Amino acid sequence: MHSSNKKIIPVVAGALMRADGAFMLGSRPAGKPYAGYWEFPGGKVEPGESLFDALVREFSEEMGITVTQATPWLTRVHHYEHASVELTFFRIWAWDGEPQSCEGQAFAWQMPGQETVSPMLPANGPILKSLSLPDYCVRTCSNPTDTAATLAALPGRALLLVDEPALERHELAALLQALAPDVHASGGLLLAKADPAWLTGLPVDGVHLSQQALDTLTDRPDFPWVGAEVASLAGLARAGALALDYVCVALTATDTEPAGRELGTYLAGSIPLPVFADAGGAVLDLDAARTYGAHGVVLTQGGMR
Ligand SMILES: Nc1nc2c([nH]c(=O)n2[C@H]2C[C@H](O)[C@@H](COP(=O)(O)OP(=O)(O)OP(=O)(O)O)O2)c(=O)[nH]1
Ligand SMILES: [Mg+2]
Repeated sequence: MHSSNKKIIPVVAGALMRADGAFMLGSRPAGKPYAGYWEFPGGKVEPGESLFDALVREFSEEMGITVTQATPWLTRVHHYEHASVELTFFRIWAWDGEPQSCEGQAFAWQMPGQETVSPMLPANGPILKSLSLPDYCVRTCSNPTDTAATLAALPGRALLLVDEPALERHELAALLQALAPDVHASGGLLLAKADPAWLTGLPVDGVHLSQQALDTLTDRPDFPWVGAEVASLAGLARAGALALDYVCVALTATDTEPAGRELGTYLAGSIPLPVFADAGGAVLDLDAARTYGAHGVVLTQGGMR
């Protein structure tokens, strides 16, 4: 297929994140490969330039704005006919100035999961899907029969991960059925840690794989959303190879090292899929986790497991 020594061109791209959840796409100007396709604004990293500096330069050149706050998010390699690129996507939380079209390109604010422009650059499908993943993964592990309390404690739109190994299957099925209407009404996602074959037919959006399931599966289970528990770099690589939608990375904090720093070690190598940082019962706030490259954080209901 592709020879491994083919030159890979580093590229940065950024999603401007508006307070109402909208993000911006731009159309590629005439004269470039894939002209007219929609992309996240950005471009090639220049020799000697840091990824962040390249992002700031590209947004200044293409849109006339100054990026003031951005966090690294996902990295993917894609092989086009014209080039092989390593794309590092940032999310941009703050900027100075009003976006303007400096290269004659069109721009559009889009809502995650409800994009209206097309066609999209071929490498970007999974990235767009990742943008619609909530900020919080809420893991249930206490008093699972109290569904009202479970739902009341959700921080707005969330991925609710039902992780209840002590329940009998009929109890778990009843719990999922009770939770589904409200989770879906809030725009959230309902996933369960369970056998994928057994889950089929229940009102869930997907399955969350245990480390053991991740190690033994050879194909991605057939659900809209599939995530996994990961506690090693090998697990992270497997999740990427199975094209999962997210991972929860278990972190440990010590007296001298915050959990976030351990996360930074995981993510220092580029990773293609969104990470929820799971510091157990310890607190790792969303902003700190994002600084280290996480997508979001795991909140454990009922405290420590
Ligand atoms: N900017 C951007 N590029 C992307 C995205 N997805 C994706 O596959 N790419 C690819 C397309 C191109 O092969 C490459 C970006 O190169 P580019 O041609 O836009 O680079 P540039 O803005 O520096 O333009 P130029 O100065 O070289 O003309 O990355 C994306 O979302 N944004
Ligand atoms: Mg560009």
